[in-house]
Amino acid sequence: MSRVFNSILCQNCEPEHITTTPMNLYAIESGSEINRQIDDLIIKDHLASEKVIKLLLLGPSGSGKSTILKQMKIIHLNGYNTQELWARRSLIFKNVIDSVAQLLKGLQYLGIELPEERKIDAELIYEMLASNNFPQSLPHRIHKAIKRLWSETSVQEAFNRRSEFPLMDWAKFFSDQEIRIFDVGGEKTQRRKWIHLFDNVNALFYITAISEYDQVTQDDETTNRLQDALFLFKSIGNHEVFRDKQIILFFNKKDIFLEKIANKIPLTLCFPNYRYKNDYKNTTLYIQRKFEHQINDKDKTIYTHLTCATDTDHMNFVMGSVTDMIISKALKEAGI
Ligand SMILES: Nc1nc2c(ncn2[C@@H]2O[C@H](COP(=O)(O)OP(=O)(O)OP(=O)(O)O)[C@@H](O)[C@H]2O)c(=O)[nH]1
Ligand SMILES: [Mg+2]
Repeated sequence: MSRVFNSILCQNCEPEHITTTPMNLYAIESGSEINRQIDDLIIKDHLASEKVIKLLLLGPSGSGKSTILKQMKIIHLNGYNTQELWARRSLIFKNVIDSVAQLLKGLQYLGIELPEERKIDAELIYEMLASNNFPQSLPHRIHKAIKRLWSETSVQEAFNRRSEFPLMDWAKFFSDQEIRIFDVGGEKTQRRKWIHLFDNVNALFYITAISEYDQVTQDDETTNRLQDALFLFKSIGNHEVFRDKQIILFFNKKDIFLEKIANKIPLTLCFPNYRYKNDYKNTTLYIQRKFEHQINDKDKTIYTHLTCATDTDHMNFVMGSVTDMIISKALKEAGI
């Protein structure tokens, strides 16, 4: 829990700290009643402030939802390793210099005069920007120049009138959006509880284990598991609340799927009408089309990824690109 609070408090701390946790991630899993109550309060607060991006992980039991969440925790809650943090520093400094330069141009635009003794500081900023060389440590003289500029009343005045000229939104670079991910049990008895989580969702992740195309469900031992997943996707994916929401489909356990395909286990076990080559490319494309066809709105884009949830690096890459897309859509919707 302390991590949840820390991350939330981070929104109001110095930019330096924010940058070390550019994406805060919340995992809501079963916990004690008190934790649940606190989580509830936090959810309400932050959903209300619209800073939270709510992602929902749904899918049949055993498809890999909790594994994906676990990977997200490893990737994000443990933070970035030292090398990754250092790699981000020069980008952050570039953003700092960019915005100070924009602010100075804003002064000119507004006709606000910078005092003579500060003009040398402004020159330093423009020089650094022109050099396009941003070190991993902000040079001391630049740091001092920014501090002096920032303490000027004229600069503060321009900053307060920032809506009148282009100035990058700091929130945007440092992505102070929080991401909260909801993982729920996929067992049939658990599914009726899902609806309680549907409100205010930014994106739905539907996880299905494509490797299960030759397996049957435990409930009746006759229904094909991938068919069951397809049927569930139809009912969830067409739900009214997700009409304007992004749907991301993860075909998980691709490692096991690959093995089965290599062992010539036919896809016809799940789709008797399948008539193409029983290779990875054709089978996955066919399964993808089958899932897409379940969605009534034919204009809706379903983002599909073949995943291996147990592979941290791979999930880092996949979730990185997907969450970037979700965040930029959320920022756009928020008018940023
Ligand atoms: N080989 C392999 N195993 C995976 C993969 N993803 C998940 N698993 C394993 O599959 C099992 C079930 O994964 P979970 O993440 O618990 O599945 P879940 O969707 O949360 O299941 P419920 O909570 O019952 O709904 C675990 O043993 C995982 O380690 C994958 O991509 N490849
Ligand atoms: Mg689970």
